[in-house]
Amino acid sequence: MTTAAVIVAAGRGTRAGGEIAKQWQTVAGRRVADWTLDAFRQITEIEHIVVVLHPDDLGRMPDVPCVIGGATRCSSVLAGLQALSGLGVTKVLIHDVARPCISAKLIQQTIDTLDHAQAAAPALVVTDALWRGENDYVTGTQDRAHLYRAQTPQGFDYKAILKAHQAHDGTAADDVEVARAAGIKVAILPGSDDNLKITQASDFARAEKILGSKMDIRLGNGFDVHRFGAGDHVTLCGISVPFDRGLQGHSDADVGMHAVTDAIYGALAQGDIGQHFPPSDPQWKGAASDIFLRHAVDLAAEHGFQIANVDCTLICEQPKIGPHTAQMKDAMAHIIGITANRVSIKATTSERLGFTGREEGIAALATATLIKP
Ligand SMILES: Nc1ccn([C@@H]2O[C@H](COP(=O)(O)OP(=O)(O)OP(=O)(O)O)[C@@H](O)[C@H]2O)c(=O)n1
Ligand SMILES: C[C@](O)(CO)[C@H](O)COP(=O)(O)O
Repeated sequence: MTTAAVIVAAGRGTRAGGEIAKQWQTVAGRRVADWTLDAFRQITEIEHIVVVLHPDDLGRMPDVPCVIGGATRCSSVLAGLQALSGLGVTKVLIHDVARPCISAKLIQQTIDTLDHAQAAAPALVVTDALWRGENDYVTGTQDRAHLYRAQTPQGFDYKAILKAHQAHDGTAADDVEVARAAGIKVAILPGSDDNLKITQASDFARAEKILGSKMDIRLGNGFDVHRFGAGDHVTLCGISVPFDRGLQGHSDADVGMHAVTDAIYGALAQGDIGQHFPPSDPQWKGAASDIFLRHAVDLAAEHGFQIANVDCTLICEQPKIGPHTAQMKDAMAHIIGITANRVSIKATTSERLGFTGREEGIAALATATLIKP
C-alpha cells in the first residue's frame, strides 16, 4: 500500500479577499498553506505529497513537489492525480489547502477507512433548520434529513478516482461527486467543526483561534565530551580560544556547539549528531561544527519550529571561558539565526573532581527551546 496526498491550492480565494490569495495569508503566525502541508507531513504513512498551484504562485512552496492546476477545482485535482502516476500509489487523499485546521486524527481515520472502502470522506450532519430565501425573506423550508456538510480530505482508491476524474466533464463541487458519477461508493466519516474551509474573510479569525491554541513547545537537552590532546587552541561555541592544548575529535571537536546541536535534535526527537553525520564517514573529518548546527536549525525550520533560546554550560578547569562568552554568544546566535540575547553560554569547574577536574577534557551540557506558533 502506498498512500499519497494531493493538496489543491490553485484557487484565487476571491471570496476571502486580501491582497494575496487566502492560502498565502498568515494565520496564527504561519501561512495557511504551511499549516495544511504540515498536518499531512505529520502522517508517516503518507509517502508522497503533491501541491497543486496557480501558475502565478510557482515558487511559493519550494520544499514540496508542485504542479500547475487548472481553471476549476476539478482540473486542479486531475493535475495532482496525474502527477502521482508511476509512483505505485494505491490510496490518495485530496484536500483543500483552505482547510488548515485539519487534524492528524481525521487524516489518519480517512486513510484507515480506505482499508475496507473504495472511498471515504468526512462530513458534518446538518443540525440547523434549513430555509430557502429570497431578498432577505424566508420563502420556504428544506427537510434536513439525510443532509451533510462535506469536508476534505476525501480519500479514494487511486486508480479508481484517477479514472473517474479523467472521464468526468469537469463540473463538480468536490471529488465525492466525481467518484459517485463513476459509480464509486463513498463511506461517510464524522467530520470536525474545527476543519473549517477558509472561504470568507471572517473565517480567518476562527482559524486563528483554532490554530493559535495548537502552539507546540519543545525542550531538548544535549551533552558532549571531548578529550584534550596536542594543540595550541580549542574551538568552543564557534570561536577559537588560545590554549596550550587542543580538543581531539573527528570534527573540530567544538564540544559546546555539539551539545547545542544535540539539544535541538532532541527537541525535534530527530536523533543526534552521530546519526546525521556518522563519525565513520571520512567527509566529516576535521569538519567545522557549524555544518552540524546549521543542519539542526534547518531541520527545526522544516518542521515548523522557531528556536526560542539555547543555554549551554561548559565544564572545565581550563581554559577560562568567562572572557570569551560574549564572542561565543554572537557566533552561536549568528549561526542559529536568533538574537544574542537568546543565547546563553556559561561555564563551571567540577571542583577538580572527575575527568574535567583532572583537566583531561571538556564537557558541555545544553538545552534548547523550540516553538511552533
Ligand atoms: N481552479 C481551482 C480552484 C480551486 N482550487 C482549490 O480548491 C479548494 C476549494 O476551495 P475554495 O474555497 O473554492 O477556493 P478558491 O477557489 O480559492 O476560493 P474562491 O472561490 O473564493 O475564489 C481550494 O483549496 C482552492 O485553492 C484549485 O486548486 N484550483
Ligand atoms: C471540496 C469542498 O471543500 C467540500 O466542502 C468544497 O466543495 C470546495 O469549495 P467550494 O467553496 O465549493 O468551491
